[in-house]
Amino acid sequence: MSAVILDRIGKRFTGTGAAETVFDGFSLRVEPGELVAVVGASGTGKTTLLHLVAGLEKPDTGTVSVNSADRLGMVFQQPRLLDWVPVRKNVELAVEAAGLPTGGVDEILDAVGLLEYAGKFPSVLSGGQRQRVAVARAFAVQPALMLLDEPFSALDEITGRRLRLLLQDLWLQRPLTGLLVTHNPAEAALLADRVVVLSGRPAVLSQEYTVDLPRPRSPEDPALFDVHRRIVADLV
Ligand SMILES: Nc1ncnc2c1ncn2[C@@H]1O[C@H](COP(=O)(O)OP(=O)(O)OP(=O)(O)O)[C@@H](O)[C@H]1O
Repeated sequence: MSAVILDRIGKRFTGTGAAETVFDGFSLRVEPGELVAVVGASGTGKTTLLHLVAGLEKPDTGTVSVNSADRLGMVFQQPRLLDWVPVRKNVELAVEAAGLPTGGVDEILDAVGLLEYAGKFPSVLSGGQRQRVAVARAFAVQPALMLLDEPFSALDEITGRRLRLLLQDLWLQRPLTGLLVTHNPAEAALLADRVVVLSGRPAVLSQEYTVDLPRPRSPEDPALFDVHRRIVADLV
């Protein structure tokens, strides 16, 4: 049984301008334990796809089936922390909302290198540290499915690189099923088991790459660069 099944979905937005048919008969499956990266030009429907999986949007036609949809971990481009509560409490609140005991929160804060900041307010943290809290919060709810929407694209290159490697480490220690939306072909190649390329309007799955390289992976691995290069060629 697949962890996520999008089966011939249609999705049309009737907003301010002309109606937008973002999906028309679009299908995608994510298998248990698989991390699928979704890349594609701006406006192709990547975030809409994540919203459909998260249940934040409903398809007009077709079906979205998510195994254990009740336990989602989500990381967005912005950390979306509660600025008026300390770091540890930010994570604890999410854990409590998921109905879990908060005993493991310090362990995950330690894993993201922020245990010493547990009692501090998010406002004293750097952008990269705040995003680490967001990553810790997402893992702390022990999600059945992790949804990542451009999680590192608001960070500078070096901080983004560190966080990608951190995510890879966390994923190795706590294997999950996930969908990663990214503009960054190198990030997709580094982190994903499979990269799907969306293009066109309505969006179609125009290419698909299986990244069959052992982990931990290094951003310097020439084999990864080869995948990266092929994805870039699809996007330009
Ligand atoms: N709630 C909405 N109401 C109206 N139109 C929407 C809505 N959400 C998305 N759209 C439209 O659907 C299309 C796909 O948007 P979406 O955000 O999914 O694309 P994307 O691939 O994630 O883009 P980007 O890479 O720029 O974030 C866009 O044309 C957008 O304007």
